[in-house]
Amino acid sequence: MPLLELQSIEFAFPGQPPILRGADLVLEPGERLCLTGHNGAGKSTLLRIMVGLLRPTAGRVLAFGSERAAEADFHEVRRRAGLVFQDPDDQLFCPTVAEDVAFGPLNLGASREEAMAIVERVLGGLELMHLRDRITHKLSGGEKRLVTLATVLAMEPDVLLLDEPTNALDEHNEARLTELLLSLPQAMVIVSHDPHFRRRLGTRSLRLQDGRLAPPEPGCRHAVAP
Ligand SMILES: Nc1ncnc2c1ncn2[C@@H]1O[C@H](COP(=O)(O)OP(=O)(O)OP(=O)(O)O)[C@@H](O)[C@H]1O
Repeated sequence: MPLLELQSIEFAFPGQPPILRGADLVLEPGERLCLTGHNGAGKSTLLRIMVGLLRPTAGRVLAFGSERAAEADFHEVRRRAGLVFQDPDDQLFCPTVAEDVAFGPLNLGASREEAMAIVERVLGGLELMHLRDRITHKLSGGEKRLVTLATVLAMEPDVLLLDEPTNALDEHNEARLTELLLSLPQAMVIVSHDPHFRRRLGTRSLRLQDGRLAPPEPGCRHAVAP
């Protein structure tokens, strides 16, 4: 059974021409699906629709075996599909890194002690322990990006939705992020303009163009290795 499925999704922001005009997508377990498309094509919009932060004007969203339409339907989706936003400032809102990473587990009912154990484990795994007590809004762009990923991994999601995860990362951290993502069992949807990153990670690729998703032309720079 697919983990996520979008069927004939249409979407327009109020007073604007449609961005999505019949977009279809299926994410199967174990896949790392790369999404490409020009700036403003609607890739981030599509990720937001997957987790119910935006509602399509037509079409169906299915997640984890059920159709999702009402806000209540998406609560489970947002717990099981972790979205790493393009802009870390949309995601980080606590005074310190540890509190940001602990927020999700605490919200899901973990005790303070359990949440702190998760913070240690996730920050340790990402080699970010040195940032634990730092003030989140004073981190560098790349540090914020990695902490954002930590906040999502702390929720132990079944699916990762990553919007430009290499933005602001230096070469070393991009390589570390690549290895980390390759080691994770979760299926992923990865929006990235970085062809090298897509080739390393992607098991499949779709290109968003004129509001629809289609496989890229074979051999074009948006394709990933089979
Ligand atoms: N809240 C909003 N209100 C109105 N228009 C919006 C809003 N958010 C995004 N848009 C517009 O919708 C279009 C699609 O935006 P989106 O962020 O989904 O594109 P994208 O493919 O992710 O682009 P990029 O590659 O530049 O990140 C853009 O033209 C953008 O300006």
